[in-house]
Amino acid sequence: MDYLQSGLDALFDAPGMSFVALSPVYETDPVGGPSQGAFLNAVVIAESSLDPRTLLDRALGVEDAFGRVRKEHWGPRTLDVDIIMVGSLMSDEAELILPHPRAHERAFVLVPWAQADASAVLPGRGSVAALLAGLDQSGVRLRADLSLEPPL
Ligand SMILES: Nc1ncnc2c1ncn2[C@@H]1O[C@H](COP(=O)(O)OP(=O)(O)OP(=O)(O)O)[C@@H](O)[C@H]1O
Ligand SMILES: Nc1nc2c(c(=O)[nH]1)N=C(CO)CN2
Repeated sequence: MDYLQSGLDALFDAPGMSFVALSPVYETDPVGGPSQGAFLNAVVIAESSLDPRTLLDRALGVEDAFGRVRKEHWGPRTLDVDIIMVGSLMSDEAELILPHPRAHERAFVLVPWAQADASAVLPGRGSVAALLAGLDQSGVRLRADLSLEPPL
């Protein structure tokens, strides 16, 4: 949980990022990868003047700074920052695919996102509420006892 708050603060601790909204924290069953414990997932919405590659570098830098240690694909890690979408941008460059290629099928992304923005739309896929209606959400549990503070 400390990694989530520290990562969130670090993401906004530089020019060009302005906070819009934050979801609650969810405990989520791991999707894919080796057998591992539950994840904590949350979604933050920002306005940014950074170009998307700079934003990605910022996200990867924050992962490094908070000691992401990972040996296996989709295996345990301390912090993972994914960019779900940037406005209506579409990109299929391997380094930055937009929107995120698996976001539409991930309840651990869409459940918190819908809480941060009830009218969220995933470009090319439709409304988050409609996507969620077709997904099993049983592996996504609200952790009302945990919450993130908006970044300063
Ligand atoms: N939308 C995106 N958000 C974050 N990283 C992305 C995105 N599109 C491509 N990447 C690339 O993916 C790499 C991270 O891959 P990694 O194997 O860590 O994915 P992951 O976060 O574990 O899994 P997943 O992509 O399924 O969420 C980054 O180095 C980055 O260049
Ligand atoms: N529950 C859950 N499962 C995952 C997650 C995640 O954030 N939460 N991230 C993954 C790769 O980024 C793969 N699987």
